[in-house]
Amino acid sequence: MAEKRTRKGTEKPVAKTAAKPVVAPSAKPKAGKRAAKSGDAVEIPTDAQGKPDLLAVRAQIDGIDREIQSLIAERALWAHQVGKAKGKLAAAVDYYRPEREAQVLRRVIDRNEGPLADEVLVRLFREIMSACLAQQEPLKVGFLGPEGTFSQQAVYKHFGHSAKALPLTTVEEVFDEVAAGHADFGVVPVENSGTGTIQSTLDLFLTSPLMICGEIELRVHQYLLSRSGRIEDIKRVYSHALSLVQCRAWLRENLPGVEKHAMFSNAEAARTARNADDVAAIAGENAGQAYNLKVVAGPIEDRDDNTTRFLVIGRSAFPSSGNDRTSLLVFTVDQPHVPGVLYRILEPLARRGITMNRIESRPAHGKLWQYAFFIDVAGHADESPLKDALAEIDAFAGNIRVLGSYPVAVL
Ligand SMILES: O=C(O)C(=O)C[C@]1(C(=O)O)C=C[C@@H](O)C=C1
Repeated sequence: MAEKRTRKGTEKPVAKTAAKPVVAPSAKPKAGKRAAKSGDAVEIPTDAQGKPDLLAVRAQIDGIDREIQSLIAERALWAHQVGKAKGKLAAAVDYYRPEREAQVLRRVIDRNEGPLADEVLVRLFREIMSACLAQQEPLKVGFLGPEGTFSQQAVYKHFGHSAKALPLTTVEEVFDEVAAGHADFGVVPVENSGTGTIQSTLDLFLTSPLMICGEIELRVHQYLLSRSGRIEDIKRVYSHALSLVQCRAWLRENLPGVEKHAMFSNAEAARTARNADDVAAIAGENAGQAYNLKVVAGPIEDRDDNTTRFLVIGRSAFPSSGNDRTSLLVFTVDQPHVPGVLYRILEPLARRGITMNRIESRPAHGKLWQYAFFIDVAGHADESPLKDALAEIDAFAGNIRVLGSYPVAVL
């Protein structure tokens, strides 16, 4: 794959993207003539009126597209080589490297000089990596279904559209399918910027052996959706309990006397709303498209920074990406009456200047009035200073579990 690439469309043809690349790149990727970076002076061809000449400008775009396509094909070949370098592994999941993906995306942001926003470039590069990885075999990722949930959006945001998203009925089932090996990873909601922690998700970690391998932040826009699209038809509103809470003020003001019903998921609510004109659902726009509903109003979330954080759960731990977070589960059931037990757990972290992002206490299953603490801290459990702090806490508490160290969400 050593064709010369230039910006003009007149030179040698470039290689087609191979569906199943088997040929190794013959040399290092060529440093061809690169497209102009923002800031470079570019001569824009103009017509008689001084406007950019449409055909000439499109010819430039055609040349750049050829160059991009050739580079993507070349990248896919190199990614295939990386796969080979990892040796014969059992399954697609073994080729996945979240820490490397985070590093690639952070570099994309560092290099970005516009005009496209960081979010846009990160989305494009995630899709490229997703397609490169799927050359081995697509990852299977379980989520709270059905089709059209925010969890599904989170799956595609993090793993790209080459992953196979598996809709499941409950968050518990997502844990079960990953533990059983039917899904490579699962994506589960854990907290919302306005409504706080989703405790039912946290509690599943008390008994599950699964690890946390990543986090995803998703801006959540809620829409009122119905079959007729007319607000005056609506007698009942269905949604996930948390989505109803996120739109409480809007509902109070705009649909005061209307019944509200909580469902397993907001896509499930949208699926139900397609059967009657007097039922509306609160869900994402995707759910509206999936179930052929009209938008009555939206976005209708009360807070305009409404964001949900999801966790990626899997069966193994991953190395440091250089900017990581670690989730810990500390049981204090063996010494609940020692004074300052929580202080003694947190002090080794504070002394080393380790930032704590979150702490939640939950009833420890099976022990009345005893608690488990979920603690999120900065850093990776295999690296100092967190590694040393954990050793010290372990010596005292003796019942600390690293749920996972994972890259801090990249946009
Ligand atoms: O660098 C690797 O380990 C790769 O497999 C390549 C690559 C990529 O396309 O950049 C693909 C999948 C991995 O999850 C991480 C990165």
